[in-house]
Amino acid sequence: MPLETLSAPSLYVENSIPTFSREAPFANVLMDLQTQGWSVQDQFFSDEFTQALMDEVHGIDHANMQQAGIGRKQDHQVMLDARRDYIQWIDPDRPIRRDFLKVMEELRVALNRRLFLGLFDYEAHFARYEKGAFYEKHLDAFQGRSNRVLSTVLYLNDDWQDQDGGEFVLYDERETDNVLGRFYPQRGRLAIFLSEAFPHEVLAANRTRHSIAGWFRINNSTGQIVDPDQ
Ligand SMILES: O=C(O)CCC(=O)C(=O)O
Ligand SMILES: [Fe+2]
Repeated sequence: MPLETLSAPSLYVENSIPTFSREAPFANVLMDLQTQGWSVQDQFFSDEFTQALMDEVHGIDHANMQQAGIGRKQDHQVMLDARRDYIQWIDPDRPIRRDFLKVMEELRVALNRRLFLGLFDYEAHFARYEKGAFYEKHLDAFQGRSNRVLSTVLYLNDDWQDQDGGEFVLYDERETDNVLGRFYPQRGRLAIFLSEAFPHEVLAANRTRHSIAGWFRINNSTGQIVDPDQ
């Protein structure tokens, strides 16, 4: 019996639902990136699509996630005492994951066309923050030393209440103590920001918090140094 039939049946059929919800959030992202370098949009994707992604991450057994900062694609800036989330990198090995990567690829092409960012590829992982988990204030990339250009975080949690905490806090690129915004990880909300510019953090939540963090990258490979890939 193929392995897949042993796990929970997946109802999601590739290409079965529209992924983008409306034009407006997309236009807003382009405008915000151009003017301020960051954007947070609700309902960037259709409800059905974010629900299918939520079903997918719910289906991941904790034993099949890795503590962030260890193992494949190790992020050297990250110390374990600075973050407490569990992750699973997204490969195009299941229909919903394939569609997610496809839609982010569409976004990559559109961003390049409109903003001339020269984005080369995209990598992303599901993230699970158990109750009490956090991620201290950090940058996703250090200037000139990374190929991460644009960070994305798509939140997947239904019915998130103020008392659940777990805010994403974004800080000013120059006045790094100034808070630009605090955002609850509500399902369908997409945060997108220049990786080298904006410090940000995840406050501890009072319940499990799910998201997809991802990075559009440029290709930095030079003669000697080959960019690490997964
Ligand atoms: O989940 C979030 O709100 C942000 C996650 C993050 O900063 C990261 O994974 O680098
Ligand atoms: Fe980050």
